[in-house]
Amino acid sequence: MEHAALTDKIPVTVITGYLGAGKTTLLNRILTEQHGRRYAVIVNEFGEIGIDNDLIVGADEEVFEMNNGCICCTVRGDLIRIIEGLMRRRGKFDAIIVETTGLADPAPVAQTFFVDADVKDAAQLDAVVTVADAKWLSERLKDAPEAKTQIAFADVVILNKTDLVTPEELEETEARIRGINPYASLHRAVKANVPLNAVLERSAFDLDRILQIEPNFLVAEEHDHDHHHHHGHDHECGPECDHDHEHHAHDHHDHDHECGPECEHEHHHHDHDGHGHLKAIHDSEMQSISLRHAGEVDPERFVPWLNELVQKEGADILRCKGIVAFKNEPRRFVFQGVHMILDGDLQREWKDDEKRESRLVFIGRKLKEDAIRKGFEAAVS
Ligand SMILES: Nc1nc2c(ncn2[C@@H]2O[C@H](COP(=O)(O)OP(=O)(O)OP(=O)(O)O)[C@@H](O)[C@H]2O)c(=O)[nH]1
Repeated sequence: MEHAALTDKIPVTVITGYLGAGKTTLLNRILTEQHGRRYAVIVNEFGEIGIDNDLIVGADEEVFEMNNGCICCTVRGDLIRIIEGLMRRRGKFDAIIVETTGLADPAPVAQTFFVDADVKDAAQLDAVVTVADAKWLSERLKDAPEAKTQIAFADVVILNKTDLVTPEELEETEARIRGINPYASLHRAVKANVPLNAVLERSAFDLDRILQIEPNFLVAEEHDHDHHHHHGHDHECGPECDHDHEHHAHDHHDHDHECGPECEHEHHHHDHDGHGHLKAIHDSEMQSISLRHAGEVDPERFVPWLNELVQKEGADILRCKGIVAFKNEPRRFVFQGVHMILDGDLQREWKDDEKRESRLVFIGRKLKEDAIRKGFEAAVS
């Protein structure tokens, strides 16, 4: 079979995206295409979906804060019960798709797959797929924090409705997406017409691909071309600008002054000459950090560092992922996390021709990059 299962856990795809971006269009495409797979679909809004499929289940909003008192960790009771119910019908479907409502934060959905023991035994988060509206995403990134969170969260971004924008607008929107999340694979689409294997059942190889991307290979986008689509929005500066933006009044960063997407200062991104390099527009709020260590790592030092980091900074870390080479361990340690919740395993063995190195990425809001890098270097040295 094409998708040889690595585990017998049911893969779960979470589809997210802002209101009207095209989630239902994508779902319909998945369910009507001839792929020989059977999907159970969970929708967390009451079902106006016109699909004749007895495995579509509606979910009520029911979100629990976890009893460790952490505000950024929540699980969904409704989802747990639905998945448990589906497991009793195992054999009737091959994979699960969860469609979230437009404003949903994907974190509680994703966390449910890491935290609840029964769900974790039965199912495995395969990918978060974010559908974005090519016409409106840039605007929503300015005024809707959920839209940005959904991009930051994504393993796969489908930039839908490309028929409604010019090639220049499309490039700019893509650069904004990459500035927030360089690791997601990005597909342009009209009516969500993406190859389904770009969206479904991807995890086994995705982590490797993701971790090969160096955000430094992205080129900062110039920002002095004509913005005819600026509907009178004010100039937006980054957190360190001296203007009086009270919602940006953080001063805990000690790196250079960083401006928002519209500033005309020269940014400090590496000035690659660009063959095949992708453009990225730096986001003043959400960033990603990529860490790499050539050689093996002592788990006695690495694991406590990682745990402590996500405990301390988890509220700001939306996602983290990594593949780690432990000393005296023939298998690769693979982890991923959502806010403070981490899940890691020793997986397959390193291959003979594979370089034993450790690669990690973090995506989040206002990450303390210098401190995280120093901590990592100290933990792996
Ligand atoms: N022009 C254009 N319209 C599209 C495209 N994809 C979807 N639409 C239309 O956009 C509207 C919203 O699409 P949906 O798939 O319902 O979006 P959604 O994200 O499920 O919306 P909510 O469930 O309300 O959050 C529908 O009228 C679609 O027909 C596209 O690529 N181009």
